[in-house]
Amino acid sequence: MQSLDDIDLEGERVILRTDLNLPVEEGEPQKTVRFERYLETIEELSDRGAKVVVVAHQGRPARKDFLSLEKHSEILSDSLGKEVSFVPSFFGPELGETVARMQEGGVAMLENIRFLSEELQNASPERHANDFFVQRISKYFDIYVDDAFSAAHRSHGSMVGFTEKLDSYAGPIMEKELESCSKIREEFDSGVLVLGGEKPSDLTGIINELIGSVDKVLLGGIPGELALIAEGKDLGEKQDWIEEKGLDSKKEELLELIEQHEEKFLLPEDVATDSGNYEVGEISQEEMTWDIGETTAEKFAEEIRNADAVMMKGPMGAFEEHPEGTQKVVNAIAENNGFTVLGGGHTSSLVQRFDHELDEFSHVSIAGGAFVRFMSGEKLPAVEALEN
Ligand SMILES: Nc1ncnc2c1ncn2[C@@H]1O[C@H](COP(=O)(O)OP(=O)(O)OP(=O)(O)O)[C@@H](O)[C@H]1O
Ligand SMILES: O=C(O)[C@H](O)COP(=O)(O)O
Repeated sequence: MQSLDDIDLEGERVILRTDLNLPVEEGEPQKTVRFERYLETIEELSDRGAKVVVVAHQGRPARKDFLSLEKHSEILSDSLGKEVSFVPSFFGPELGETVARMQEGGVAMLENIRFLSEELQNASPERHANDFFVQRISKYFDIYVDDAFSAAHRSHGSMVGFTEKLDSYAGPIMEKELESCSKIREEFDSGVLVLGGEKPSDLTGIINELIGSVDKVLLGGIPGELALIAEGKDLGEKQDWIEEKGLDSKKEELLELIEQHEEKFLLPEDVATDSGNYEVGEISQEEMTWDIGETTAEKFAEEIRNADAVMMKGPMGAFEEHPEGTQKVVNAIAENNGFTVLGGGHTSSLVQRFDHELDEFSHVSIAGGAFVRFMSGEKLPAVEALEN
């Protein structure tokens, strides 16, 4: 894998794939740890005299956070203290003209790359190299830099296609995450795994991989709710919500894992809804669960404080409106002086949200899906594309 440390970037026209997919609250992208890290990459490339066009995605089609990157470019411009040209179209003359006009150190940002349907096909680098978009815009650039470790599990056009067309390099975040996550894979062989968030189907791989070595698996967030549903507990409205969103695809596999390793799993005993705290089994049909309850949060925190190592992926609840359970768990991890790891775009944003510092944790990965796949021993297509 080629490193940017080995080349002179002065005057080079760089297409930089970032993962500026940010949590969005009330329509506003949030300046999280992920944003701060990409700011460093963009600043570095710009300071080294490159002409940088930033490529990123935001959300997925049909989701609330599937938005234009125009606001991201404004936030980026404010943070860099210099103009960032926003290029809204993929196929007009604007991108070529913008690159041609750029001075050394100039920065531009392209519209949400997932607005292009061809981007979202999971296809080989060879196939994506033939995408109309990849073919057309490769000619404006000298090099491709992939710094989007957190999207490296997607074999999408902008993640793998350019590696076939341009001299390609791993960016600093890609390099650092690969190094740190490799070390974590070797070192994390006991302690507590804390899993939450909104994508239970991402998690059975990491449970399978680590269940033999960890002492406990604490399930919160939607994985915790899905586990309760799988065990036949009544979660009222939330059950339909989870099914409608198709979040229950790994329900049986999760149940099997829990039954096989019953002594290791801790599931929520109580939950929080808009109206208060309820024991599982006592939630009224009209209510939606949004967080683990107080007793559960206290039990999870106790396990975490006593563990020699902790890895957390995914918040314990919809923390944007209901932060209590997640905050208690993150505070307990920060208090633990052992080996502690947070993984996930939303999860890493909790460090700032709950007034912690990054150095209170051994490693904070800004990757979610890529992080768990890497920990599960899966190959990441974008990493392979950079290696070949
Ligand atoms: N019980 C719950 N009900 C509804 N939403 C939930 C619940 N628990 C967590 N969430 C939502 O999950 C989202 C975060 O989960 P997600 O899996 O995306 O985070 P992550 O693990 O940090 O990974 P990513 O890198 O994808 O952000 C938040 O927006 C939060 O509101
Ligand atoms: O936040 C993430 O995990 C990455 O941006 C990947 O997003 P995706 O799961 O929508 O592909």
